[in-house]
Amino acid sequence: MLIVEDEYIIANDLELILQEAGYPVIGIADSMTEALMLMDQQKPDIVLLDIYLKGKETGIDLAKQLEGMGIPFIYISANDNRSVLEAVKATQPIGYIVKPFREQDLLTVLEISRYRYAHSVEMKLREEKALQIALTDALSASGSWEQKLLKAAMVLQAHVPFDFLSIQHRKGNDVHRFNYYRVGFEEYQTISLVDIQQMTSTTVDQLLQLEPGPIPTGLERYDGDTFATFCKQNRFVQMLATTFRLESALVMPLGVGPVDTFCITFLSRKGDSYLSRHLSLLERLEQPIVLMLERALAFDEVARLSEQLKRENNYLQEEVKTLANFEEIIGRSPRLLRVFEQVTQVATTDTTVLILGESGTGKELIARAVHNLSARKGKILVKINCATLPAALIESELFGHEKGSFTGAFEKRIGKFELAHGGTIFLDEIGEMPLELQAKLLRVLQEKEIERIGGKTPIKTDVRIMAATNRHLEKEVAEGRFRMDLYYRLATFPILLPSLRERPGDIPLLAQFFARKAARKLGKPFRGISETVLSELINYTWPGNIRELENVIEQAVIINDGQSPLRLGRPLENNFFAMTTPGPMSQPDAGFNRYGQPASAKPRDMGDVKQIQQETEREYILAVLKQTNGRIRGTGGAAELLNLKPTTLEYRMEKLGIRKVLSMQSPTSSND
Ligand SMILES: Nc1ncnc2c1ncn2[C@@H]1O[C@H](COP(=O)(O)OP(=O)(O)OP(=O)(O)O)[C@@H](O)[C@H]1O
Repeated sequence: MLIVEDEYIIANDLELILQEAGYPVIGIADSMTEALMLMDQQKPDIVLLDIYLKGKETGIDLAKQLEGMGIPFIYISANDNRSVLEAVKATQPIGYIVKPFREQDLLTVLEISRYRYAHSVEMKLREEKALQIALTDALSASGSWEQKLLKAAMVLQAHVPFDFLSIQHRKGNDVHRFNYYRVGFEEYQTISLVDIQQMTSTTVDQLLQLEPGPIPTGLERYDGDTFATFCKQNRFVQMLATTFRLESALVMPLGVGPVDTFCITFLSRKGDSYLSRHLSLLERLEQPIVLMLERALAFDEVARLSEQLKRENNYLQEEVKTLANFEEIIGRSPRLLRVFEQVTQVATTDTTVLILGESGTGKELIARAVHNLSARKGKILVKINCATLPAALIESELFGHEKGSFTGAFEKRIGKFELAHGGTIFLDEIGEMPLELQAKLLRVLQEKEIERIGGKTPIKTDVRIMAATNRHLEKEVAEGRFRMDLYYRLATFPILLPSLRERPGDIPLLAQFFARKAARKLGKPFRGISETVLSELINYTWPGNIRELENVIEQAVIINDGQSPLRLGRPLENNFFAMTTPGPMSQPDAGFNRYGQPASAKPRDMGDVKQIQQETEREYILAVLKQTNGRIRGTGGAAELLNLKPTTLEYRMEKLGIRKVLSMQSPTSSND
């Protein structure tokens, strides 16, 4: 026991009584200074404390320190006025003995206080355990961080009171603030920056620019003058203090993992809210809270990664469906070898690549080769066709949107740029991108960050960009359809793919390659391509380039009997347009027309493309029917030649308006 009493006789009396009753006394102090000195040498279990002492500090001042040190104390004092008693109560003594006292009363109070203290310590330990469990539950609950932290704040309120709680989460350069204003017993209002902006008539930009101020290195409490200084250093807190009439603060900085920091600021309207016991409770909770936050962040990361994996997986499944035919790039012509050289040079850098070339020259194949040779090959390559997406959807497709950002945006959606994080994005048909979106793409290229539609903060992205077009981009720029600044950004490293007619030497190789591939697919033997057919292929101008060659060969394999070399389904006729406009990029927006129709018949929209497809198919089926003399079923019938089920062929014929005739002397005339 330590006795702190300035009246010598009473102090002596106390010592005698205590020693006789078996309580060892470590010393008697008559002032706060002396008491602290004695406690420095030996820590007492209990302090008996008078209110008025020698010197200017009172027993109440000493009590505040004892509370911080976790040493229980009992006041021994003459009855005093109400305000002193209020202050005494606030220090949470374990007992109070009124002077003058009888020996028996003193010992009884001492006995009861000790028992109750021991009990309360046990209770406190249990309470703290329960508090830790409740905090863990709050932080591991599902929901947003805003909801989790609010739950945690509600749990803490009973132990560390606040009128306003501000939590700052910093991860590298990203800072998020969560603000909760207590409006009722168990009622809290989440205060967003926009709310603060309205309450304080500041702009969001001004708010974002407010210096967060220095964060203390450990737990710190601010009241009176220290709170004023804290506000001066921390303009955000100052604004909160003025708006919500706050007078004291308790700040708890937490380093979580290698990059995350949390700073929890409890703020109160009362000037003396935060006591040593709040500090020591938070000190004890610090490690458990760090662990809880670490776990919550790890769960978040796992959820994010598995979501990303799910998205990548869906995307890849789609990719496999559309690109199962990709095997290798065929060709040995010097023009193509030059392209390979460029691909190797640029692949290992993060430079933006612009691939130019007529339709069907293999631009996508080259984009894939660049990606596969780059350090990003382990990550995803996301392809976007700017021509096939409706203009209204491109922005959301590329950048994503927040829930409710426009009519129909029922769910948050991640854009292709976010999906491609760490990998490559391939913007095919970039020449078709609407002008307003070009400005946004330019921003991504310059700032390396994107903004979801309806989003408030930009998101950093690490994506390599590749683009391709069959348009004359310079012409598009000159005519005001393409932004010049974007063009120069994209064209950092242009790769120009030669048209097929510029590398006729590759035609036999490609033809053999496609023939083998088609034969494998159709399960037919391949008996080679005759010299006549090869020279016909070489002499054709291939306006549709490799894609057209692939189609022509596939058709030839379909009608081939598997015994003789390939024959073409129909003669290849060079049309006027293709023959008079040779050279790369020479037909900027023309579709190919292998039927020698005038250029005005080129497809303008998907309807046209469908019609041409149907005409081709119809013509093709008619040619096969002619060959089988109208016979559909059985060995050597059209269905077998076309590798289709007879019922499927009949269905297709009906769709295409080809009437079944028993003997097809003139199949075309049957329905014309
Ligand atoms: N050198 C090559 N070797 C083998 N196949 C090729 C080669 N070049 C292109 N192809 C094939 O030709 C077809 C068309 O190629 P791709 O889609 O890459 O052309 P593109 O220039 O991107 O066409 P578009 O401009 O119409 O989008 C694909 O099936 C592709 O696999």
